[in-house]
Amino acid sequence: MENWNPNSWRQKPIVQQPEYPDAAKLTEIEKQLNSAPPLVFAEETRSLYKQLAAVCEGKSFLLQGGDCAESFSDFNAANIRDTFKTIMQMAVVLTYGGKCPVVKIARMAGQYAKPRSTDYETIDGISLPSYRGDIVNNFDFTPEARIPDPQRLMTAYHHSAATLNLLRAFAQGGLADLHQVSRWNMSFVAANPLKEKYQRLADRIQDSLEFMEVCGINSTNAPCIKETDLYTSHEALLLGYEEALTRRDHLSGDWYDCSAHFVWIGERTRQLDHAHIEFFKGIQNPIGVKIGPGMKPDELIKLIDALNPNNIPGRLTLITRMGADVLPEKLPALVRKVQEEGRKVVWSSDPMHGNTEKANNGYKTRSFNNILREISQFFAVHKSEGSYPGGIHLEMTGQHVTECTGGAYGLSEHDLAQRYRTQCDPRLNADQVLELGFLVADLLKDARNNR
Ligand SMILES: O=C[C@H](O)[C@H](O)COP(=O)(O)O
Ligand SMILES: C=C(OP(=O)(O)O)C(=O)O
Repeated sequence: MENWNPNSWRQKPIVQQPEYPDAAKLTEIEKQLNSAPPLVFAEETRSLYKQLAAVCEGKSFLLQGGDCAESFSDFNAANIRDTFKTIMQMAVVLTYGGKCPVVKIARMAGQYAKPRSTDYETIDGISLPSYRGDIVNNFDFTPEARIPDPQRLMTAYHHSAATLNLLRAFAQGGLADLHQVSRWNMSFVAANPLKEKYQRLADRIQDSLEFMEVCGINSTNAPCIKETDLYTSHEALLLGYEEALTRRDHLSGDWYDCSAHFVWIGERTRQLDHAHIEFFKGIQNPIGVKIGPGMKPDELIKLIDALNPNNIPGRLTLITRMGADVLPEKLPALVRKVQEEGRKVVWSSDPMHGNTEKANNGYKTRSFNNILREISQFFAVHKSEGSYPGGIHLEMTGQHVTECTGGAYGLSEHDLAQRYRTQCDPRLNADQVLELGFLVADLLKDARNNR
């Protein structure tokens, strides 16, 4: 792309960036990151691109999920394993129930930066700069903790590298083996009312594998039985970090942001003439952009044309996050316009960010019912507009947290205090993800039958 380079975004207006008191240290750390190895390889990114092109054509379904904000303190193998298993469990329910291949992208190995609604947080009359994710500052509510520290960019890079290393090992080294499906249940999920439904599904998969084995199809001649592709993603919010990890691929000559396979632009930073759009124009990764209820059809076409001028399927995923009450009113006009103009995009539903509410006891929460309602309405709108509901984007964890209300266990506002661990937004726990998986599989099956 002419006149583009990894730092051309620096000439544009930008929002949601930390103000580092030590600018020299920031420059030094960005330099170090620029000479550190890339986290992902361009060829892997191109494979994801092709898989997303298949989603765009209605042949697969996208499951993107993981932490709202990864944290340095929760960085350990058990957490990574449990979120991995939860993603795999939902993917297998969707694949089997929805009769559809599932493209899996984790919100992991780099999801450390958070945009905020306000620059300051006030508790008991004391105002301090907002927490902006562990890559920027510390969650503790003290003036020192909230000072942006460039060293955290380097820590986030190393944590991302180690997380990715383990995810790759899990995906390729046996944990994703379909023979293990029944073992993906976490011990607490074993008490889930849906446990038996999941076990029946696992048994049917086991029977199918045995039948295939008899027919000569096994994990040696069909490696997809024992391994999977799991890609990584995060909101590319801190452009200094993203620029430092952007590299020219020696095979194609193209620029790739090698901090993750897939990166997205948040709802708060997608202004057409701003820095984030400029940066994303030049990288060849598959990319996403969040679409809130304020988006207008003409503006959406301009956004699509800025980010995917050649209209290539798989390049651009529109992640709608409108809120269950608003979506039926706002989404149809956007989908209609995109269809009329012939733009090729993946439509994905983020049912989390438009459904955040404050519980009476002060906790930031989301209700399972509203999350499910937004997804159901997303499917309904695409059905009536004749377009394909390509995926879902969830804030979720494999940990046994109590952050979202509802679900089969009927978590109430009163229960939120038990294990409320998130550093920013409320996540679905493993039980709620499994339950949602079965419900979305039915919607997906119906959507595919309709096509
Ligand atoms: O996860 C997304 C945003 O960072 C988050 O919703 C912002 O939360 P806030 O409104 O509490 O700042
Ligand atoms: C900040 C996020 O979402 P949005 O930009 O949609 O608010 C997010 O997904 O973490």
